[in-house]
Amino acid sequence: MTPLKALQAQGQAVWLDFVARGFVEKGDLARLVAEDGVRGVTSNPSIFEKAIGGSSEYDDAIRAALQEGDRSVVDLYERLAIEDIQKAADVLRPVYDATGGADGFVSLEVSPYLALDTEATVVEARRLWRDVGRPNLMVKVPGTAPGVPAVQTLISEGINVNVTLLFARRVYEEVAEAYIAGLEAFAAQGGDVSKVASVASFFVSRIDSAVDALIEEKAATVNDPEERSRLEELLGEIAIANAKLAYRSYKALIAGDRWKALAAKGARPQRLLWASTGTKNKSYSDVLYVDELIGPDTVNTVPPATLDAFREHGTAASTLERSVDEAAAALTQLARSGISLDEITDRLVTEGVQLFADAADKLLAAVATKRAQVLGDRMDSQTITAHRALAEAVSAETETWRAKGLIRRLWARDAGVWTGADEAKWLGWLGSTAHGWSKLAEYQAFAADVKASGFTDVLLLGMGGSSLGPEVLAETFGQQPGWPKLRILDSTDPAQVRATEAAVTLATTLVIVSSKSGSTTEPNVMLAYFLDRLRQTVGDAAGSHVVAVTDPGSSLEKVAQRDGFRKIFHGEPTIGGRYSVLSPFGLVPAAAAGIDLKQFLTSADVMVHACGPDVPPAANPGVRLGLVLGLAAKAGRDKLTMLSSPALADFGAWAEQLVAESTGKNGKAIIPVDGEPLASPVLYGSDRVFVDLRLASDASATHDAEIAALEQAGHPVVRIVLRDRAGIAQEFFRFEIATAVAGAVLGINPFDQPDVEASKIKTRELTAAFEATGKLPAETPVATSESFDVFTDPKNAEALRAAGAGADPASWLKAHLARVKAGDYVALLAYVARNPAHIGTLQAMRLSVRAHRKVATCVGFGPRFLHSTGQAYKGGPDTGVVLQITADDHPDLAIPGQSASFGIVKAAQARGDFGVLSERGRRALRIHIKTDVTAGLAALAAAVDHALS
Ligand SMILES: O=C(CO)[C@@H](O)[C@H](O)[C@H](O)[C@H](O)COP(=O)(O)O
Ligand SMILES: O=C[C@H](O)COP(=O)(O)O
Repeated sequence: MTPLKALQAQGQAVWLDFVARGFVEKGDLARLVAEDGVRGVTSNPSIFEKAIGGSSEYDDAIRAALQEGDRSVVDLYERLAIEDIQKAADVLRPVYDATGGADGFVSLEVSPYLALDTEATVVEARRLWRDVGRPNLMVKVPGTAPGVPAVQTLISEGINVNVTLLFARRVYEEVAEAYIAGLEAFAAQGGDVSKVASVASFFVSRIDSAVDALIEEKAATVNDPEERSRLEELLGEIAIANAKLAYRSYKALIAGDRWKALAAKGARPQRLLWASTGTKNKSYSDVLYVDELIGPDTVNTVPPATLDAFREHGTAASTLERSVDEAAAALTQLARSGISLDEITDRLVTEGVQLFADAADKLLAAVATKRAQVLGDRMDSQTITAHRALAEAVSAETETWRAKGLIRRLWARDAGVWTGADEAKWLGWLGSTAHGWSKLAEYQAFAADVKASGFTDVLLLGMGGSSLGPEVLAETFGQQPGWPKLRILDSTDPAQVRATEAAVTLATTLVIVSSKSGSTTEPNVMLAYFLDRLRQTVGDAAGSHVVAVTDPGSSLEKVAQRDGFRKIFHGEPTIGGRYSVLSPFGLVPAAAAGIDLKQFLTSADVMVHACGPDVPPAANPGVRLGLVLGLAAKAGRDKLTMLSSPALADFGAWAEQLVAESTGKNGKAIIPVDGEPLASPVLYGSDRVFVDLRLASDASATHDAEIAALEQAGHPVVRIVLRDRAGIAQEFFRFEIATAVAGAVLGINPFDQPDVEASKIKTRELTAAFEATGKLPAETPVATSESFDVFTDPKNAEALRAAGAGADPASWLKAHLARVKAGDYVALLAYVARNPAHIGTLQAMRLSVRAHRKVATCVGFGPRFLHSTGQAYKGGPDTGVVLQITADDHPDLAIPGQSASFGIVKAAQARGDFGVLSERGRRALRIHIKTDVTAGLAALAAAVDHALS
């Protein structure tokens, strides 16, 4: 009889502590079962990490799984693991059947991330039990304090459990008690207890590794040779002694009346299973933890090398109940020497959980990488180049995020990831695509209705998050053949409102008014205007031309109900406006414009899965981007410069609002710089970080060379390449995760916007004054000319006068722009119509500033930027030099039902915002154009140019 077979005769089952696909598929496991009498298999996260992460054996299976449809990384892993476990269980099924269910088990462990969560462990164990669907499965649950009650619950439901990570006898006894209590409950419900099996996995070699180290440490400090040798005699003894005493406890337990009552009903004892039985100390026998632990009704799960060694030179003698008194004496001796086994075993549990979590991190990162390889260009690519200091900071923070499980905590909506304020209430966007899928049929029906009704135009009225997401969709996808054209209005500029009206055919226009709160001034006044115009055009049918997207119960919803709008779509109150593009705020206009939502959501989900809670930071593109942006900003590179392919050019406007409004507060910010054309490195200061967003078909060697020049100059660059336009959906999610992560790095709450509120209050005060007096409060320019009036607050005026500002506007401009220094940014904030001519002039102005001052430049159109970058200009660091540009609106435009006109509202918004900038002590100057706006803007550009030279 071989030593392995002889073990069986001693009443001990040998299980194999190993599994791998090829090993099972090629019949190696079956051979060990047949030839060596192996009667079970155990797996754990480290074993799967080696099998899946360390080989290409699973690549075909990953490819096949992804061909059926994309899925999360953990789903992908579980599918592989479950297949392996099922196959191994099938190999062992004859043993299970032949032993009447006494042996032939295969173990699969619940996620180590859940080791400290009873409820989550129970839920996952139930799911694994169901998904594996084999009676000879044992679900592995750790014997942590929260794990023990989970064991009891699972046993009470008739689920086989392998309780793992047991080191202390005290904990083993608690586990045994939980097993008995679980069986009693199962029996009380009429369950057949003979069908339930359990093992208690008692870890061995790790105890010696830990204890021996302490003994040696202590022995080195002991002078008395006798005492030293007493200590050294304990080397390599304690793990086995501890296991022998555990077995003694087992024997006592099954001799008790409580167990006997269960045994009478056919219950099977919970066998002790020796785990961690591969020898770690090379000076010990390689079969030490097999030879010494042989006894009836036990299991030893051995790694393949130990199995081979025991087959070759093991001794199958009954050892477990030998020298038990000596074992107890050894433990007493250890305690006397001042080494606490309790402390060691407690530490080993904590370390054991961490080791398995580390292995799971490695495993999931490997699966994520394989998934990305299989997806190829279906997933937008991202490559990051960073100079050494930033790269080192990123890799250190990546490890912190991994070790603290921060991405899992982010997805678990744990406000502690940020400031511990109300962040948990604002994370609904994590579930946007799932919600989108659940509503797909409704969106498709809406789209069909829009198409069938013959609408030629869809006009979306909204601000900030509610308008910029749809704008990216309109610009990126363009008009879909046979579908209405989607246009966005996010302005109170009279000329812009008029131009928008002129661009659509009102009689066949569907208006979508989008406002989460329903109380934002701009969408409400725009709605008042267009509803009135629709009434004039289509009479009583006006309401049927309007759709509202708003959070439940908002004032807009009430208006929509009162005025008989065509449809009301509800937003999700736990999603802030700037994170809302994948929610109805993006999906409803996308549907109306004929954008393929299935394709869009499928694409978005590619990134949702890539950035999931199960994808460790190093393999998680959203986390990586967020860490780079957050750490770069912390190190002074806080100007996020967005470069994009022409086809994706509008994305920056959306990213800008997300990043600026989320991070720009408490004196910190990532300042987005959108729309600045790429230049040579000499024009950039050391405060830049670049994100280059490309459509693959827009590849350009010149552009690549320019980007490479930036990298060579030491600027961090993130290159993102999209296979096609639908990839933009992925970018929305990548940037949302990245912004949330960057917010955590900066230590701010990325979901509030305190300074936007401040300017809203000031604006309200001004419009209230208008309502009361019929005009806005008078103001006195600090300088004036035929073309311009210049305004500023007393503090800025004093500083600028001291710097040479005099009677003419040009001197003010000169003094103001002379204040710009390295690391600053210049923001040109124009409350004028956003049209190609004005955009062109402002671009020229910013380029002139950049050429002369070599600083970052931002351009914003009021009031649109107030719902976007405006937060960072007011709440961020004092590095902004603001040039506000206003103009008289000729002709103005009345708002139906209100005494204030569009021009007045816009003027109040500009002045309200300036007031807050002043209060915050910002360097700000306002130039008011008194002539024709377009000509005045061009003249201002010339004056700026002159002031700079
Ligand atoms: O817990 C079981 C079986 O129940 C085992 O799979 C157990 O996890 C392994 O034996 C140990 O993790 C191996 O530990 P070690 O040899 O690396 O110290
Ligand atoms: O980003 C959001 C804007 O501030 C508009 O908010 P709203 O959707 O509540 O109108």
